[in-house]
Amino acid sequence: MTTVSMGIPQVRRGVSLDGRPDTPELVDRFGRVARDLRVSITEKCSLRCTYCMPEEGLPPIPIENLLTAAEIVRLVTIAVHDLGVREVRFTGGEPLMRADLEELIAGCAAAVPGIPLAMTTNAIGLEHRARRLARAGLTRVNVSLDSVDRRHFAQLTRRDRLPSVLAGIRAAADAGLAPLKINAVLMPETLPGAPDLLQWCLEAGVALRFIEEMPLDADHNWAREHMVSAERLLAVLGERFSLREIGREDPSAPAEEWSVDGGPQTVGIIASVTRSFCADCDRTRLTAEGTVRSCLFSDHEVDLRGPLRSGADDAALARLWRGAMWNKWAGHGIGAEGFEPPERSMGAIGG
Ligand SMILES: Nc1nc2c(ncn2[C@@H]2O[C@H](COP(=O)(O)OP(=O)(O)OP(=O)(O)O)[C@@H](O)[C@H]2O)c(=O)[nH]1
Ligand SMILES: C[S@@+](CC[C@H](N)C(=O)[O-])C[C@H]1O[C@@H](n2cnc3c(N)ncnc32)[C@H](O)[C@@H]1O
Ligand code: SF4
Ligand code: SF4
Repeated sequence: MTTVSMGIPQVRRGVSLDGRPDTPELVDRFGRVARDLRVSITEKCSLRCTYCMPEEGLPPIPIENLLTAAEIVRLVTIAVHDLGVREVRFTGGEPLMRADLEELIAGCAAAVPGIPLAMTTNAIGLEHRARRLARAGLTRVNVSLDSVDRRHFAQLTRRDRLPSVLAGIRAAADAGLAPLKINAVLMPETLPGAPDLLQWCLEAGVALRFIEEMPLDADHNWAREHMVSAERLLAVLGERFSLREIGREDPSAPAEEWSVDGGPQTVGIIASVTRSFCADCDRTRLTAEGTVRSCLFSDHEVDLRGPLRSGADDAALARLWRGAMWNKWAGHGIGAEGFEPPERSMGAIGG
C-alpha cells in the first residue's frame, strides 16, 4: 500500500548501457554530465505546503526501506569518488525531521572532504540545530519562505509557523551557513505580497529566488493557466523595484538573476516551466528509499538499496548509477502533447 501511494511506479534493477562512452562520469545521451547530487533523506515534513504535500502528509516510508545514515554516506562517497559528483544537497520532505542529520552530515564531511554539503529546508527547528549542523560540516542552506505575511504563510503551508522559520533563518546566518538563499514558490494568492518578500530579503541581506510552480503537487491541482509565470512576477516586482536582467552565472544553475535598483543586490527567478533549463541539467537524485532518479519528472528509477544490502561492491553500484543516468530523458516535457505529471510528488522526490 505504502509503495503505491508514495508513487513509485517503475523501479528497475538495472538498465542498458548500450552506446555509452567509456567514462566514469554520469553522462547521458544528450551530452550532459551530472555533477550535482540531491539526496532526499525523508518523506516526513513539519509543513503541508499546498503545492507540494497532501493535507495528511505523505504515507510513511517503512523504516526498513529508508536509507540509513551509513548507507547514505556510502552512496555519497561512491558518487564523489567514482562518478564525478562535485556538490551534494540534502533535501526531502524536510531534512530536519531526521534526528540523525548531524551524524549523516558529519559522516559525509569526513568521507568527501572539500565537497560542498548543502541543505534545502523549511528551517523549522533550525534555530536549535544550525550551529551543530555547521560544526558537523554543513556548508550552506536554502530556506523555503513563500510569504512574510503570517496569515498567507499559514494558508499556504497549512501551519502557523512563520516565527519559527524566521528564527531558523537568523540562526543559520549566525552559524555562518552562507550564502543563504530563500526559495519562494509563486502562487496566485501570494503574488501581491512578492514585493514585500523581496523587500524583507534585501533588508535581511539574503538572496531571494522566486520559483514557478511545477506540476508536482500531491493533490494534482496544478494548471498551466493558474500558474504564476516569471513574466507576471516581473511585472508585479517592477511596480516597486527597478530590475535589470543579468542572467546565469553558471549555465546549469536553475536561477536567472536580475539586479535590483541598480545593484549590487539581486533577485533570482527559477522559471522551470516558461524558461526551462533542462538542456543544461547537471542533476542526479537519490530518493530516501535508495533509488536513483535521473530527472524530477521521470518515473523510471534504478534501485541501489537492494544491491547495496545484498553486498554489491562500489564498482557494481557505480555501474547501476551510470546506467540510470545514461537513460535520462531530454527534459520535463511540461506543455508537450500527452504530458502527464510523474507518480511521485515533489515531497516524495526531494525538490
Ligand atoms: N525543473 C527543475 N527544477 C529544479 C531542479 N532542481 C531544483 N529545482 C527547482 O529549484 C528550486 C530551488 O532548488 P534548491 O533546492 O534551492 O537548489 P538550487 O537552486 O539548485 O541551489 P543553488 O545551488 O543554491 O542554486 C527547487 O525548489 C525546484 O523548484 C531540477 O532539477 N529541475
Ligand atoms: C520539496 S522541498 C524539500 C525541502 C524542504 N522541505 C523545503 O521546503 O525547502 C524542496 C523545494 O521544492 C520546492 N517545491 C515544492 N513543490 C514544488 C512545486 N510544485 N513546484 C516547484 N517547486 C516546488 C519547495 O519550495 C522547496 O524549495
Ligand atoms: S515544500 Fe518542503 S516544507 Fe513544504 S511541504 Fe514540501 S517538503 Fe514540506
Ligand atoms: S526537469 Fe529534469 S531534465 Fe529538466 S532540469 Fe529538472 S531534472 Fe533536469
